[in-house]
Amino acid sequence: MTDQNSLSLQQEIARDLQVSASFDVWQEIERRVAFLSDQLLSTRRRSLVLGISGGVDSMTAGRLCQLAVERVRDAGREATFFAMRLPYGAQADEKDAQLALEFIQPDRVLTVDVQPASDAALNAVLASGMAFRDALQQDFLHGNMKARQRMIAQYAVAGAYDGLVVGTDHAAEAVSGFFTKFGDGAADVVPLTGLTKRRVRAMSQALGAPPALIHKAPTADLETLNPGRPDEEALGVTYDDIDDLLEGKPVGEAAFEVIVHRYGLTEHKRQLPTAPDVRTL
Ligand SMILES: Nc1ncnc2c1ncn2[C@@H]1O[C@H](COP(=O)(O)OP(=O)(O)OC[C@H]2O[C@@H]([n+]3cccc(C(=O)O)c3)[C@H](O)[C@@H]2O)[C@@H](O)[C@H]1O
Ligand SMILES: Nc1ncnc2c1ncn2[C@@H]1O[C@H](COP(=O)(O)OP(=O)(O)OP(=O)(O)O)[C@@H](O)[C@H]1O
Ligand SMILES: [Mg+2]
Repeated sequence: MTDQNSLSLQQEIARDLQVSASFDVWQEIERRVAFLSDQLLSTRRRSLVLGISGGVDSMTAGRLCQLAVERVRDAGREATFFAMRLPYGAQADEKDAQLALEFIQPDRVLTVDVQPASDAALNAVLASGMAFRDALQQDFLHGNMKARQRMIAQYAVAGAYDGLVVGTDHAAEAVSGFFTKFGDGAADVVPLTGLTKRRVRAMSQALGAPPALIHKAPTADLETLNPGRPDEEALGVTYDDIDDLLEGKPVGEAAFEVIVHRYGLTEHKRQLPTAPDVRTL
């Protein structure tokens, strides 16, 4: 690919994922708090629901949620933020999740262990007689089941309290489709849209989050056989490379190829389900 083609592809991806050319941390915080409070008002829903893992994305989005419900209450309307702990059994970095909650100061904390449901779902699927390729594949797909059980728990709470489920997807995950389709990818509102990972970190720093969590290595932490596996190891590129590509900065050829390849393979994850054009069937 010529340099000119690479550059225009880089610009097209940034446009598609709504990454802005400039970034003002306080303006972004204000815009996104306003977005969440406007969504509560315009949909006439009265709560926000979000899983808090101990990672920087949910810590940042969680604080934005709490600020948004407080703003709605100041305007005289009812609004509650439900922060959900959704461990799979005992979570190794539970202390980080508790630290994130201390920083967020959510109205309510609800804890649901997704292990029994995730394991029951796996065992029921195995009982059908289907077979996974090997133990690694089974563990990987069981990981996606855990993410989908989290989605089920959050939608149950949103249903019970007239809520909106908040997702933490942002441009640095969207570009590589690094989320579980209909798992953590399923949400009603996605306030971090268009942000790179370093911009999420900058926002959480401005909000006063604990530095250890801001700079913690990102992990999906879904695989039992490979607990806490760093995202960057799974992806084969660094978030700095991803962010540079999205922010229009120079990126090494190898990283550029990996990201663009993943971007193409995962287009279906950024769209609604593929449907036929029934007028031309
Ligand atoms: N071309 C196509 N058109 C339409 N649909 C297509 C498709 N190709 C696959 N599919 C469907 O998509 C499915 C694969 O997608 P999916 O089920 O999501 O599975 P997949 O993308 O294979 O795995 C999810 C990845 O996201 C990572 N993740 C998950 C959750 C959280 C985080 C995090 O950062 O915290 C990361 C996880 O570690 C894993 O690497 C296929 O089984 C198939 O049903
Ligand atoms: N153990 C968990 N408890 C509660 N929610 C979780 C848990 N694991 C994942 N989630 C939810 O799934 C989302 C996607 O996970 P992801 O790993 O991308 O974000 P994160 O953990 O907040 O940050 P990072 O990407 O830096 O690890 C989280 O933001 C959170 O809302
Ligand atoms: Mg994480």
